[in-house]
Amino acid sequence: MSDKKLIFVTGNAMKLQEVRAILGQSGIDINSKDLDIPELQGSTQEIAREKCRRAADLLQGPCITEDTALCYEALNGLPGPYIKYFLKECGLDGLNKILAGFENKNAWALCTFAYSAGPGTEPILFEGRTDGKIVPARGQGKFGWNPIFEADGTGKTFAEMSEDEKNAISHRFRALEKLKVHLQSL
Ligand SMILES: O=c1nc[nH]c2c1ncn2[C@H]1C[C@H](O)[C@@H](COP(=O)(O)OP(=O)(O)OP(=O)(O)O)O1
Ligand SMILES: [Mg+2]
Repeated sequence: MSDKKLIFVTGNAMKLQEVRAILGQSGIDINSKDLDIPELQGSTQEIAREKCRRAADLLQGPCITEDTALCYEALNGLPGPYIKYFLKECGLDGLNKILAGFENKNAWALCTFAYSAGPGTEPILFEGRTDGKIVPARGQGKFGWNPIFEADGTGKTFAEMSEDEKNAISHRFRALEKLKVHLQSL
């Protein structure tokens, strides 16, 4: 595995940057490819599996894909995998206002990596979760919903953290810890 680059199918440059930073010295080298893969509606796991299957079919080879969900406790886990479109249409302010009628501002960030060994194989999922709450935007708004997610026990939003601080506790870091073990066993 070490001399072969694995393809991470994503259109998101920030995801790629964090994945490379977290994998750091592990010897796992990632190349990326931006393919337009339809993302179905359903559970985070169904969406993740189907996206990876389609990416492997298009690439005709092994690959990883990643889906990020932002789940509100008061909404039983929604917007969840649909957060990209909620963020685009409602903005950070709207993502706060959605919770105006609820006292419960708890939320969790969920990262799901899917690994496919190639077309015709069933993707394997690796999930990581970070708990926190939804707050009015604070910090540098360079990446998605970072400014409105305050991670439990830190007093900081992801946007107020350095890259290293976020990458030590993030949903993505926790999912990659599991993916890493799997890749190193191949
Ligand atoms: O750690 C994060 N901190 C803040 N925001 C984040 C994070 N990770 C993803 N995000 C945003 C990007 C997108 O608005 C949505 C996930 O949507 P999602 O479909 O998984 O990402 P995407 O379409 O940008 O990239 P891809 O080509 O890999 O599907 O949440
Ligand atoms: Mg996407």
